[in-house]
Amino acid sequence: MVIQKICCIGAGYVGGPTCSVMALKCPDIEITVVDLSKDRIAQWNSNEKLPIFEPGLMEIVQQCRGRNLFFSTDIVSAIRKADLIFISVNTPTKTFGMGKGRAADLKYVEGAARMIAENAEGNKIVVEKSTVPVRAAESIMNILKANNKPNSSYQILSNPEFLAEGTAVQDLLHADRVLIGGEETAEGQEAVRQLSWVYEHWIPSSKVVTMNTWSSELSKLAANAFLAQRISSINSLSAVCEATGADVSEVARAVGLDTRIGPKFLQASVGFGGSCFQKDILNLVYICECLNLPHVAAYWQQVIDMNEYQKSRFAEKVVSSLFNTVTDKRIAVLGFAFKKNTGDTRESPAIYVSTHLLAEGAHLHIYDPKVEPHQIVDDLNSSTMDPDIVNRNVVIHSDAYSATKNTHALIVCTEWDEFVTLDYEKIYADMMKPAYIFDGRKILDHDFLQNLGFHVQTIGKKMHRDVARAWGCFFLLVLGSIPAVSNMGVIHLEVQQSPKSTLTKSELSDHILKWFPTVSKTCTDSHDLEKYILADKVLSQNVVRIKLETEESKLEQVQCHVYSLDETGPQTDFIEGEETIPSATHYILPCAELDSVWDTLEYDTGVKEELLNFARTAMLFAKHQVCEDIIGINRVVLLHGPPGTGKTTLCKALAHKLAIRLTDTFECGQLIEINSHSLFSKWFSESGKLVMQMFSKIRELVMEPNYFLCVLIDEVESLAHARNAGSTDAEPADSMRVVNALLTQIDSIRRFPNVLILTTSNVTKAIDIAFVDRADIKKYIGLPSADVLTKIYYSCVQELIKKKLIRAKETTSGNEYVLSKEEVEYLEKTARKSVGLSGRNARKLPFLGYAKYLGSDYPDLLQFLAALDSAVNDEFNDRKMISTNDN
Ligand SMILES: NC(=O)c1ccc[n+]([C@@H]2O[C@H](COP(=O)([O-])OP(=O)(O)OC[C@H]3O[C@@H](n4cnc5c(N)ncnc54)[C@H](O)[C@@H]3O)[C@@H](O)[C@H]2O)c1
Ligand SMILES: O=c1ccn([C@@H]2O[C@H](COP(=O)(O)OP(=O)(O)O[C@H]3O[C@H](CO)[C@@H](O)[C@H](O)[C@H]3O)[C@@H](O)[C@H]2O)c(=O)[nH]1
Repeated sequence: MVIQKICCIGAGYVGGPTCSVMALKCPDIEITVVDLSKDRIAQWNSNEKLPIFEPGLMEIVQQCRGRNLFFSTDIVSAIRKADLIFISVNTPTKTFGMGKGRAADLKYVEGAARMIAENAEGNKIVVEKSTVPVRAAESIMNILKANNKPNSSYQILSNPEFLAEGTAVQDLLHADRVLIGGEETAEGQEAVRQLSWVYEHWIPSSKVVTMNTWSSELSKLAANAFLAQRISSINSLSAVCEATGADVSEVARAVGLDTRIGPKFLQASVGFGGSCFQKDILNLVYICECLNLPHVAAYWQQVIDMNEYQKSRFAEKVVSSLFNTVTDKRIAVLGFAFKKNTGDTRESPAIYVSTHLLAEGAHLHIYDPKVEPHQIVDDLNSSTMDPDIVNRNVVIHSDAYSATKNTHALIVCTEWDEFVTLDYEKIYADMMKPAYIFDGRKILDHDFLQNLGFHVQTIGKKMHRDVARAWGCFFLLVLGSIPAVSNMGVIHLEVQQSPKSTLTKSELSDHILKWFPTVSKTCTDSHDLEKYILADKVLSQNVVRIKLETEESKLEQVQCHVYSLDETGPQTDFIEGEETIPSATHYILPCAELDSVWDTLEYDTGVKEELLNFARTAMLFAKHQVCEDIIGINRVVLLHGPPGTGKTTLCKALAHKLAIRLTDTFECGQLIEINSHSLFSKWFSESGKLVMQMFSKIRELVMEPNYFLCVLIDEVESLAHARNAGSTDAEPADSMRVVNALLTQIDSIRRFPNVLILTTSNVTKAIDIAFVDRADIKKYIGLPSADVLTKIYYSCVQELIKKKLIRAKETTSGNEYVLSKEEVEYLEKTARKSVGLSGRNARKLPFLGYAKYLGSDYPDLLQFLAALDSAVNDEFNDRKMISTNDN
């Protein structure tokens, strides 16, 4: 038999293009494509628009249609006259019954088989083109045989299709291989030869691969599983890249250069979509489960699970980047098809992302060059299950510019070429600020977009990576190569606004957030930063300085804290008792007095950061009104340890720092430093009352919710004296009254969300246990280690060089003098020798050494280090003398 007439049942994405190319290449064969859907067939017969969009397809259809290519709804006569019948109907995942959600639904295949059985006469070759489970051919044969007419016979072949949408014509013209599976009987092999002959009209015979039917069926599922597995593999690594600073495109390139692996299908994305991958893998999983192969089933299931994870990760990234809420925000979705060059939306990740955002209350503005508006609406309706939401919150646009206008964010869901060449300058100008882009396909020029001012997020690449590296370096310079700075996390820009500035804080912050990404690429030290500030007209007029800090965290973002310094200085508060008593020192924060203190405090790694994080988290919980009966938090800190270790200074600096970091939440900060000693009246019984009076003043301040208040109780032991310790210099009853008053007052103000109570003590044991219990953090601040002493001396050296009191060689980096190896060793030796001194002592010794051992003329650094070393020796000798005399 020579095949002269072919019928294809199913005029969809496979049947249409396959038969069109076959008709083009086999002019000697008449091909009729049939379908139950009248509309579809009408569209295939139209000259305006085919039912599917495929580049190059219209030209082929127009060339062959009416010649040897026909589209018809007359299924019966097409079956009757055909020598060979393709079954190319849909095989979706079952939505009910056994295998629901996983098994392939073969009802359309069965329907087609029954039509053939009812209508065919003579010898027919029936070809499974649809993707089917292994041994589906057997079921088709059973149907055909059960309904066999006396004069008819069949051969069943498996001929799975490997075309991908968007490139279907090219894939069909230049297929990597054509797979034909048939029975090993003589008739079966003859049928295989017949079909091979058809393909060999344009496919080299070496690429027409034949095998047994079951292998052919399984190979189709296997090919899709392998392809999807590669995407899930690279997508899984994209998450690792985002968390580490690696770039998934670089990783994919490196991996793909291995010829054993190859470069294709390693493009990380928002997740794979399309009508095949998920359905075919689920089908494979189901088959494995039915064959009692649970390990194999679990292995392939993971490919799907990873894809779900990738889609949800991306959608959540959008929400978290937009300050954790998209409610009532306008978001443009560019691209709705599951990939470019197709209008198909089946399993498109855009549906998932859009549904997620709609559930969060976003308003979506969607544009896709090829997807019909009604299709988008249908997809969202069936996904959200609430047409009201779609009616109210979705607008479909006919171009990208109108879709993005006035939106807060733009999401690229499909990699359409036209999205790469859009005028992003115009788009940026028309969007709300700050404007966000989420590139789910990694097709855009991210540096360019950042330069325009966009906040950019993408897959598998941590944005601002260069920034973090550069500023890690900046910190090493400023802090003398001591602290380890993570290159992940939040970048804090602390911006001191000039008193002359006329901008609002948010105007200045917006400007800096646009300016910073560009500058951060080239600027590597503090010296440079000043240059950049001066070079920017707005900043040079409105900013005194910008300080930059990184903080380890999972998120990476730039936060801008604009503040002005209070220059009026602290004031003393008085309370009236038997006499007028100076009860507290009152600072408005941030203030000039405390401005540089935080940086000069040196502790072992993590102490300052831990306190800052504690305080910030405590304020965050308070702001969100976390119930304190469920999560116990008092916002009380106790720093204890030997005198001279900087506990009080640390508390003040912390209050100042918090006031800067909390500028978004509070208008300004205040620090009340309670003078504990003065509250101890010589009429001791008065003390309880004084405490009450003091706190009633504090309560007035706390009532102003826009102000953040730190209450510092220094040497708290003098107030919170252990009730059971007994007092030698006062009546125990009085002592108890003071403690009770203090505890009651602390309890009454700590409930306010804008208050933080900082306390210090040199003698922890003497503090009332009820007070110690109230402190959330009880931090021991001990004498400095050799490392910390090195940092202290290092900062002294830098200060004296800067103020031209000691001479150093010219080698500088930024504003810092870089010590030679010999100088560092000397400094470290002196620091080791100084262990046992407090920070306060250590900071005095450079002065004492200078005064005692150096003349007035400009000594060099080594001379100074020798003087410092001698001063350390003197200090220990003096201490020995004192303790000897004491004895
Ligand atoms: N879409 C792809 O890229 C692709 C690629 C390779 C393989 N496949 C596989 O090919 C098969 C078809 O996929 P598709 O994307 O072309 O599906 P599709 O839904 O686009 O087309 C299937 C067509 O079959 C028609 N149909 C169903 N039952 C019929 C019947 N009894 N008689 C006549 N017409 C009937 C439907 O009306 C529909 O038009 C599926 O098994 C699929 O897994 C698809
Ligand atoms: O590196 C890549 C490659 C693809 N995708 C995505 O994967 C999905 C599927 O893409 P593709 O395979 O190109 O399109 P399909 O039309 O679904 O084609 C697949 O499914 C068909 C149906 O079985 C098979 O015939 C094809 O061989 C097989 O590639 C799309 O969402 C793509 O965006 C990626 O995310 N990264």
